[in-house]
Amino acid sequence: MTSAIRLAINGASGRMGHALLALVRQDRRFELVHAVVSAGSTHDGTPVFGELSTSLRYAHGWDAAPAVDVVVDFSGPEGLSAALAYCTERGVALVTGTTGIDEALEARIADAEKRIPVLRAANFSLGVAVLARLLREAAAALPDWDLEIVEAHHGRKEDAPSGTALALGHAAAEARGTTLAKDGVYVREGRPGARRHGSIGFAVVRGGDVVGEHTALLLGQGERVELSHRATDRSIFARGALEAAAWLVGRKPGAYGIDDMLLERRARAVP
Ligand SMILES: NC(=O)C1=CN([C@@H]2O[C@H](COP(=O)(O)OP(=O)(O)OC[C@H]3O[C@@H](n4cnc5c(N)ncnc54)[C@H](OP(=O)(O)O)[C@@H]3O)[C@@H](O)[C@H]2O)C=CC1
Ligand SMILES: O=C(O)C1=N[C@H](C(=O)O)C[C@H](O)C1
Repeated sequence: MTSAIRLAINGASGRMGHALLALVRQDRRFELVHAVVSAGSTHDGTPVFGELSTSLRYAHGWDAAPAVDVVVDFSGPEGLSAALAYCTERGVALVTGTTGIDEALEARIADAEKRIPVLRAANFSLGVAVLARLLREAAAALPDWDLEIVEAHHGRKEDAPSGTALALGHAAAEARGTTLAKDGVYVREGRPGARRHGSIGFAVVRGGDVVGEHTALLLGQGERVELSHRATDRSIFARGALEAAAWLVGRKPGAYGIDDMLLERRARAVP
């Protein structure tokens, strides 16, 4: 029997952290060896699975981390920054779902990808991976239709538009031979004037306990196409991230996405 994959979860006490812990507990492929929270977290030093279970405790940072094969990160830009430093220094694979990343951190991730395998996805659900492909096709097939992306999330989400909305926007822009830097519109207020042809608009809803909803609207004259995904349970993201972690361990350094894993699996399944 091969030994279990030594896993660290970065952001282990959060909404995604809890979804991951619930799955990891029952998944024999993994041994959870480190569970990271922020410095000053109320969880720091407390038992991850309760007093009666294993002795693993939440820890702030990476100084006390034992040997790790892969880090799964859902923490936030600051947490990701620290995990990136740890993974690069130790040659550890990194799976990250953190969104709201600025240009400086993007550059550091790109640099790290030369040294370690990094798998990133703004959304780890299978449904959104398929939605992105459908949107690419629709955006290219209906090049003159107006395109708007609407997303809704719980009220505690810190970044906007969501990473998924931006990823969908990038996919659609690429399919139309343009970029979001050129055609993305993020704010409409006062009298913005008539819609600029070819622009890709974003609208954001925040409130309650919405897990994550994304709709791409392709608006024509007298008709429209709506492509929607609604997540109702965070375990879909957690499951996708753990599949990615198992897939990523042992790969050569580089930038990987969820499609790399899905397409490889599909190719293997086809005789
Ligand atoms: N790609 C995807 O499929 C998905 C991505 N996300 C993204 O994942 C991220 C986290 O989301 P969510 O779980 O809702 O957020 P939460 O706020 O619920 O959790 C954040 C977690 O990160 C920890 N944390 C905060 N700062 C640091 C730090 N500097 N170092 C280490 N740990 C830290 C927090 O610890 P504590 O509070 O105890 O200090 C907490 O455990 C967001 O960027 C979100 O957009 C979310 C869902 C799906
Ligand atoms: O913060 C969240 O909750 C989510 N964030 C991701 C995003 O920004 O797209 C994915 C998912 O929609 C949930």
